[in-house]
Amino acid sequence: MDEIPVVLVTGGAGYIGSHAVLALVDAGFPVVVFDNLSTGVRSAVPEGVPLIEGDIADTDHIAEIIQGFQIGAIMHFAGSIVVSESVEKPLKYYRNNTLNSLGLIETCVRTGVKHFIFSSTAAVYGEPETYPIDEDAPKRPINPYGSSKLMTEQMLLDTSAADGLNTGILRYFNVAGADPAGRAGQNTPAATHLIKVAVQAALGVRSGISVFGTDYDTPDGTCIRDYIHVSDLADAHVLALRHLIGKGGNLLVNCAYGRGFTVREVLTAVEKVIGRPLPVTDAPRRAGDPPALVAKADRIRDLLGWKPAHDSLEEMVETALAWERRVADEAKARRVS
Ligand SMILES: NC(=O)c1ccc[n+]([C@@H]2O[C@H](COP(=O)([O-])OP(=O)(O)OC[C@H]3O[C@@H](n4cnc5c(N)ncnc54)[C@H](O)[C@@H]3O)[C@@H](O)[C@H]2O)c1
Ligand SMILES: O=c1ccn([C@@H]2O[C@H](COP(=O)(O)OP(=O)(O)O[C@H]3O[C@H](CO)[C@@H](O)[C@H](O)[C@H]3O)[C@@H](O)[C@H]2O)c(=O)[nH]1
Repeated sequence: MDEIPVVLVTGGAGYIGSHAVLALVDAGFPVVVFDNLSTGVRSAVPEGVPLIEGDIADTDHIAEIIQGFQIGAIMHFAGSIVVSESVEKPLKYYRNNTLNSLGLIETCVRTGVKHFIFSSTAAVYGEPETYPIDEDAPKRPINPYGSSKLMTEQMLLDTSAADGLNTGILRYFNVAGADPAGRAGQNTPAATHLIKVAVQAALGVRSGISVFGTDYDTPDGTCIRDYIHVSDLADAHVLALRHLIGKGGNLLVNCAYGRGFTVREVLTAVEKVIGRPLPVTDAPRRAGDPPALVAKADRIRDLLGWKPAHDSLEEMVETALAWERRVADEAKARRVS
């Protein structure tokens, strides 16, 4: 590889961004993190990696950092991520995910950044008519979160064509688990993700877990998702960056394993790992939830040579549980001292 750019990771103090930072550092890339710590935490950024606190809306600040650190590539994780909240507060999502991304992309073009990798989502597909969902399936988001991300995808593709910005659009399906070496995990206390909530319920951090919707047209009536381990996803980012450096152009891939689990199957897997039943309550459907999202996940393997190393539901649950135990133990130790 002839070029080793300095990588600016927006949202690098958050869940997926912090795992990508570890993967980049492990792969030998110099990294700078930019984060407003709205949901991310300082402790998620490894020692030796500069963390600059700021908001991506502040494009002058971003330009200063790009020039000061001679940034050659951006991985853009910063954003608002809760589907149901996007239904209640759509403009928050259009501002943070669309408008702020526009400013960031514009700043990259202005300052000559060459490579841009964007955290997109399966939510751009809405309620697909055919499964598994390939990258060319119709994009008809059913919630503002998905729409806010789809608009950013389009801005990137158009900018890539007009200005030569090498662009990687990574559509993540449901991200779960934690770094198997225990260096990072999902830190947001109010996180809404199924596996995170389930392991918190298993540890008594939450009083229980609700199953949102039991009358979907699926084998057991609950929603189906294609869960991907966060460390495999982080590795995909390094491969995507190498691809852009080597080949240029665009890259648009689903990030998933290509197989789905219902909510009940996930909860059964958690119960198996902890060896006892979870306090589960059936509840009404949650706004904005599509019944099933399962990817066709060949393109990422074909184009990037991506080989998942953590693709069992059990490992996702075990690593999430190990991380949650550690967070709970640390909180207990702080209360005692
Ligand atoms: N978690 C998933 O299952 C999932 C699936 C698909 C896509 N994504 C996308 O991946 C990205 C990362 O998600 P995550 O799960 O790590 O969420 P997260 O909330 O843990 O991380 C987001 C990070 O961005 C920061 N941030 C938010 N707005 C900012 C702003 N205006 N300026 C600076 N920093 C800001 C937050 O402080 C946080 O550290 C998001 O763009 C999300 O839409 C996540
Ligand atoms: O306490 C809970 C939490 C979730 N669910 C259900 O579990 C499934 C998965 O939900 P969740 O883990 O919250 O993820 P999603 O709403 O599918 O969204 C995630 O996955 C999307 C991609 O598929 C990303 O775009 C989003 O950012 C990310 O939050 C859904 O059917 C939920 O209704 C429950 O039943 N109970």
